[in-house]
Amino acid sequence: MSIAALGKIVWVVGIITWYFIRVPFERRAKRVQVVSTRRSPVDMFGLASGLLGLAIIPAFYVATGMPGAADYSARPWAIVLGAVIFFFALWVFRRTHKELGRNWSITLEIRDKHELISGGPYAFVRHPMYTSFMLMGLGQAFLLSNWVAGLAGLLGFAVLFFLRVDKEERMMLEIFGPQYRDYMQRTKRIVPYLY
Ligand SMILES: C[S@@+](CC[C@H](N)C(=O)[O-])C[C@H]1O[C@@H](n2cnc3c(N)ncnc32)[C@H](O)[C@@H]1O
Repeated sequence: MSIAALGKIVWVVGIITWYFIRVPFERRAKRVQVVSTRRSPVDMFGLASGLLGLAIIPAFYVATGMPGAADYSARPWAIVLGAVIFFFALWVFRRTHKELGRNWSITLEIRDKHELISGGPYAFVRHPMYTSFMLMGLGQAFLLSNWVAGLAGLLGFAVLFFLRVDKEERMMLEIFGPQYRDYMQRTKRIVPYLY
């Protein structure tokens, strides 16, 4: 088996794992009432960009090998590094879901009896789930030795994140007021101590 094929297999295993982590929380979210929503066409566009870059474009590449013209030769160290980053991202992703629990939504929504979570991964950064998406995108860039499919994840993450983060923080400030303001003062957004 070639090194490039190994990278594709690791990515497929990772994305299937991602799906099985997410499904139970989506089911549970359907049972908790939404009391306020900021769902908008812009946010849906951001979500679609994330899905396209982190799932659809790489899946298309793995299935068809296209665009082959953007391939470059795979390096064993890159596959190992990509696998470590991707599976660390999945661990963070799972931790954030467990910590958010019934407060989780796929978009900008406030649930019935919504609580502000500031423990577990939320003690380090305000948006650890987005940190996990960024790390997945980074892992994908090392695992898939193709300029388009490899970099699509980071691009999709960036569109989702920058279209959403200000609106999400404004919504949390409106709902939780000084509690969220204090939380903002002690945490960074997605990279501990940096940003
Ligand atoms: C897709 S989740 C992402 C949560 C967070 N931005 C992150 O990256 O971990 C988005 C929803 O989570 C909720 N949320 C975000 N931060 C939260 C927090 N610290 N505590 C409770 N709910 C939060 C909001 O209702 C938002 O609509």
